[in-house]
Amino acid sequence: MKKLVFIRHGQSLYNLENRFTGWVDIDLTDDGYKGAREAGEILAKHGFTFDVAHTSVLKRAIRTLWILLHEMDLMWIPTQKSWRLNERHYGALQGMNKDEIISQYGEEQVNEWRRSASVRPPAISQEKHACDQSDRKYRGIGPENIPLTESLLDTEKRALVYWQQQIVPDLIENKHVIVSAHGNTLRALVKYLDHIPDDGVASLNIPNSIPLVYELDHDLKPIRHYYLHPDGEVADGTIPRYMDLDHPENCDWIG
Ligand SMILES: O=C(O)[C@H](O)COP(=O)(O)O
Repeated sequence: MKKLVFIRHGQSLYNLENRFTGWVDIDLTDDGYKGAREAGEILAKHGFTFDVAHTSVLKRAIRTLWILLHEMDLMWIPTQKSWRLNERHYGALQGMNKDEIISQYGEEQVNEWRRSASVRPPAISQEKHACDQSDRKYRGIGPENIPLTESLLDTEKRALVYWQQQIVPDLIENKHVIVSAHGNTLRALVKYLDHIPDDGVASLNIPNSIPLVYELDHDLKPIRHYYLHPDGEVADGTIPRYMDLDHPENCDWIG
């Protein structure tokens, strides 16, 4: 059995201020630091260790990983960073307060932008796009590949390239892997791993800094998943799973 741990970064300043973040490179709050420390302590307490780490190029995920690895005395393990693990690009919503956007556009529209699979928020302005394009973090991607906005499916598509090319080989080699990323990148990976259909992701939310453990079989199919809390495993009913892919009529939504 293979084990994979996902961690969503600790609370960021924009999380605290209830703003859309996306690719804005905002740092952790004091609570975010604390959450990351606690995640490391919990993982160490429950006997977890890692051989390799993957994260995005955004500092809230990188710092969460650093703090967590520090707590586990694992700062030496190889760590790979990729823009493909970045948060979903939230287009023109980035930096905006979520409640203000709701009063402007209505709850239904905002829910659709936030939680549907295929709907993209309005595109970012050309000026802000040019800033992303000239950011040294994205030098290797090619400016034409920097998104103006993304749906969850867009995010899933680019994150899965990274999953296949970089994470799967580590898992095949039986390495213990941790992925420190973002709410929507992790929703996209969970959606893929648990074969959640496009219309099944609306209620899927990944909390900040709680380790999400996946146990995978030899073919990297999930056996089960759980959140790791101080007292141990907590099964989670919010991640639906299709249990019998060959017989969809038997599919069962369970945690
Ligand atoms: O980018 C953001 O604003 C958050 O990380 C995720 O936001 P959401 O919960 O609105 O998708």
